[in-house]
Amino acid sequence: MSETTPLPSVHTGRAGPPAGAVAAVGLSKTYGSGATSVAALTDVSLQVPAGTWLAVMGPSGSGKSTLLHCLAGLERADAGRVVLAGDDISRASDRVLTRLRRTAIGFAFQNFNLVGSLTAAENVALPLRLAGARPRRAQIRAALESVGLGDRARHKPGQLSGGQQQRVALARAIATRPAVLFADEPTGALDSAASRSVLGLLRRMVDGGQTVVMVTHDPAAAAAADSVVFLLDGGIADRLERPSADVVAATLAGLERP
Ligand SMILES: Nc1ncnc2c1ncn2[C@@H]1O[C@H](COP(=O)(O)OP(=O)(O)OP(=O)(O)O)[C@@H](O)[C@H]1O
Repeated sequence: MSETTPLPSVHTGRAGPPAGAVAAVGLSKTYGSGATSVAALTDVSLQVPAGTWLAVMGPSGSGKSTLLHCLAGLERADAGRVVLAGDDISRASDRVLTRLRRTAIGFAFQNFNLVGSLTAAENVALPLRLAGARPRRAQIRAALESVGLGDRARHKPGQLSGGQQQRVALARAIATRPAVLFADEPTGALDSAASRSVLGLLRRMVDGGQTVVMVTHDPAAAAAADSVVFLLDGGIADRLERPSADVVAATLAGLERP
């Protein structure tokens, strides 16, 4: 199957682009209490239209991972709302969150969300099977080949490098077409050629209607996205549309300056 062939969307069960807008309104999150409490997010609002790609940047400790986890329903914010692929997940039950994770959301995190006892191919096929589909072997192989892991289909996550594991997660997102893909440092463990190829894959997913929200420290990766939000001390310090890598790097340096 070619990469441009439309795959049925797991979310809608129909062919065509899934609708995966993400919106956060007034998100706040504090860890701990009393003198040691840390305000990780303070009144963060943002919109990611369906079929667009948002990069989240900021200095270490600025709240990027916390924001990604709250948007993906992995952590609950203390205040504010998250609407993901049409569902308000702020007060959703664990059952609803589990259904969303199986149908509408994909994750490409390192050391996360791959099943250690399954091969790369089985991991890629798992969400489709859980959704009741019967993925064809060629479909799974094509997804693994598109991330350069055609020869690792029978390897288990423990036999793969961190970057390869993340590419397995990307292959899974290619095969299952979640409405929204959350990625944490998708190019972090990759050399520049592999990095370009992953960014190209993400662009094709977005062009095909999927939404991508990605945390990155890499200005070149951020410049591949449609917009970039910059966090500082748990708040949004800046937002740029289609910036160059140089502008991203300069904006980040400005935030990191003491
Ligand atoms: N589980 C936790 N318990 C207590 N504090 C936490 C916890 N997780 C994060 N924090 C704090 O919240 C703030 C934001 O952390 P977060 O991991 O979201 O930042 P980040 O921008 O992703 O950082 P990095 O780039 O270093 O990964 C930091 O000050 C961090 O120390």
